[in-house]
Amino acid sequence: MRPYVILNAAMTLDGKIATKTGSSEISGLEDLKRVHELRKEVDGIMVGINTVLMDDPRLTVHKITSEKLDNPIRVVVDNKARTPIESRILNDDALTIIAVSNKVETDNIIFERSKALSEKADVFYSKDPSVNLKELMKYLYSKKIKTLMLEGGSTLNFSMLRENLIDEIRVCVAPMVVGGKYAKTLFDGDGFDFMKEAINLELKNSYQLGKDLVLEYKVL
Ligand SMILES: NC(=O)c1ccc[n+]([C@@H]2O[C@H](COP(=O)([O-])OP(=O)(O)OC[C@H]3O[C@@H](n4cnc5c(N)ncnc54)[C@H](O)[C@@H]3O)[C@@H](O)[C@H]2O)c1
Ligand SMILES: Nc1nc(=O)c(N)c(NC[C@H](O)[C@H](O)[C@H](O)COP(=O)(O)O)[nH]1
Repeated sequence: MRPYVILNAAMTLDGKIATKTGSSEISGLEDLKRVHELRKEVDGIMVGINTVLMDDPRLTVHKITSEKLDNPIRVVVDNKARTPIESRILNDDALTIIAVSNKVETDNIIFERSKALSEKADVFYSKDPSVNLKELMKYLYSKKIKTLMLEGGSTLNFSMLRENLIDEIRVCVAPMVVGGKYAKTLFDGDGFDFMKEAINLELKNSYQLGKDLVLEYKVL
């Protein structure tokens, strides 16, 4: 058993979720409120380590009225235990799970960092050199995470998609264009070679929210 996974992101019309420098304020105020309503509904919220390093996110419900109890469990996919100990994701507002890879077994620095993180978070040790996402999903389900919001970035989004672990995609398309071949897109990673390998989606809903357009897809 695994959580029901909803990928939520904001992108520019040209599919970028950040510029080449990592700047990523894309959603309008109305969309941010929608995101926080969703954070309030789900049991868990997951990001990749680069998102933590770039944005220092809290991943809590803070743009709408809420209580501490509304905060989902935060999950970071972090092979080498690089989550900074002072990062906001480790604050007392919610529980945090850091998923590290089996590199902790062979690298003393990574081992020491994971030990330090275990004082502030629940550390999940994967059996593989890059966190095994299927295994992690099973673990999260065992921690009572029945619904999980995936909040990026591009690399983790693609890995989750490739492993068939995403059930829904909700994307805010902002009326902006930034370009740049080094700017992160909604899904990066290695990508597929042929169109016939594409993951197919079904558009379930679409609406305008302030300046933005929200598209909601079911993954087929
Ligand atoms: N606009 C948005 O909605 C939005 C949302 C989130 C992040 N972002 C932006 O995305 C950028 C970060 O994206 P990114 O692609 O560099 O990093 P990411 O956040 O996807 O983190 C990727 C890292 O996670 C680790 N990882 C461990 N196991 C993995 C696995 N099995 N599969 C994949 N990754 C694994 C690896 O170290 C990998 O490099 C930031 O600039 C951030 O601002 C934008
Ligand atoms: N929906 C959405 N619109 C955006 O314009 C944007 N940049 C993100 N980015 C998601 C990412 O996970 C961010 O790091 C957190 O949104 C940081 O903010 P918090 O302190 O967690 O609220 N998400």
